[in-house]
This record gives sequence, structure tokens and C-alpha cells, in this order.
Amino acid sequence: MEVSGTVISVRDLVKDYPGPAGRVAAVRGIDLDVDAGEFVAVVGRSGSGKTTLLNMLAGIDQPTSGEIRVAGQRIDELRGSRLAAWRGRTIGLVFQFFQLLPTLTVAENVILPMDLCRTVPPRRRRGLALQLLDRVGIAEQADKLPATLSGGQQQRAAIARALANRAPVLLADEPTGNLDSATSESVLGLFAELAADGNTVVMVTHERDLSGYATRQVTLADGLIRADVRACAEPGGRS
Ligand SMILES: Nc1ncnc2c1ncn2[C@@H]1O[C@H](COP(=O)(O)OP(=O)(O)OP(=O)(O)O)[C@@H](O)[C@H]1O
Repeated sequence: MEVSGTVISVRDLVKDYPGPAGRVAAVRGIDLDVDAGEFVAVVGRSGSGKTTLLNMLAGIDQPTSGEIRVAGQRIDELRGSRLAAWRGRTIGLVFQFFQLLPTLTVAENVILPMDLCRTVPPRRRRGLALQLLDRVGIAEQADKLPATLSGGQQQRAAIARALANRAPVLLADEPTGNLDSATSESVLGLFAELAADGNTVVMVTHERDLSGYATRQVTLADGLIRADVRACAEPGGRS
């Protein structure tokens, strides 16, 4: 799916959770626009609402109020199978602990979303999976089981899986949280390359040094945007 212009548009987004001592206001009124090709890092203290925001962008959590438009679709109005079909075509999810299926090979893990969404004819699925694994730099690991790969290689496999249905939006929650610093940098570099290729990437992170990778840093505090800063330098051009 080719998407240009504003890909994510959020208006007055609010999320309350019920709690033993009354409601917890996790997100308290966020406005945010993200354009195609941006690599946005969402940062902030623990409990500031980062994961809640990301899960609402993915259609995993429903907002209490407000509007979310992703790739032209009002997702706060979608439910059930329509929401699942939309997510499969539009969103690639990347998690801290990779969440690859351990009994499938790396290539089979990448093929799985294609099988579920049927966006690619069956005879083309393995070829596309191999192309994606090549794109993320682990083509030679295609027929191995995930447990035999390093952490960084497993995260690259998970990123290839996230791209399997040509999803234009990648949402990543602490994707480097389980990786050493050199491997984290290479994964951040891969996200920066994918954004430069036109994907839109939103990543929740506790990484401190994002310069040269993320094109924009949005800081949350108490469920609100406290700062929204665009990088001056081109991504990939670390100095
Ligand atoms: N399912 C839930 N039920 C009740 N409260 C929740 C739920 N999920 C999150 N919260 C609360 O909402 C607030 C925001 O949580 P969230 O996980 O979005 O923060 P975060 O910035 O991602 O934190 P962390 O960096 O620790 O992952 C916190 O006060 C949290 O306790």
C-alpha cells in the first residue's frame, strides 16, 4: 500500500482505565500528525502513556474519546473483523521480545501474515519473504529456527514479518529493549532506512541517544505531549 502526506492524525485522544481507586487517565488529550517517511520516537517516563498511545494507533486499545485516522481510515470507528483486516494490511508491529513463533522457521514466520491476510498469492509468498529477509540483512538465516539466531537477528526477522503485507506503518514498542547497545544501534539504523524508503515508523523507546536515527522525538508526560522536536540532520548521517 502506497501512502503519502499525513499518515497518522490524532485529535483530542483520551484513554482512561478503570482502577481500584477510580479511573486512571493514561492519555489525557493528545493531538498528533505524522507524515509518511517520518521516524518518530515516543519517549517519556514510565507510566507517561507511551504504550497506551501506540496501542491505540494500532487499534489494539480503543480510545475513551477522540479521533484516530491512520492511512485515511478512522480506526476508532472500526471493530471486530474489519479492524483486524485493516490492521493486517496497514500496520506492522514490532515488540521488545520479538514474538516469533518458535516452531516455524524464520521464513515461515515472515510468510504467516501473508497467509492470514492473503495479500500475496501463495506461490509468491516465499520469494517475497526471502526478499524481505534480504532487505533486513538476514537472508542466510531464512530456514533456521528463531532460537538459533542472535537477538539482533531475531528482531530483524520480526521487522521483516512486520513488512510482510507491505504495511505502510511500522509501530514498535521498545524494539531495542532486549538488545545490547551496538545491536540496538543497528536496529535503529534499519528503522531509519525503512523510514527513508517511505515507511512511517513510530517507536516507543527508553533509548537515550536517538540522534541520527529518529527524525522526530515526541516526549510524553502524564498522558500529554510535553515536547515535539524535529531533528535537523538527515537520518543515517550520525556525526
Ligand atoms: N490495562 C490497564 N489497566 C489499568 N491501567 C493501565 C493499563 N494500562 C496502562 N495503565 C496505566 O496507564 C498509565 C500509562 O501506562 P503506559 O503503559 O501507557 O505507560 P508507558 O509510558 O508506556 O510506561 P512504560 O515506559 O513503563 O512502559 C499508567 O499509569 C499505567 O499504570
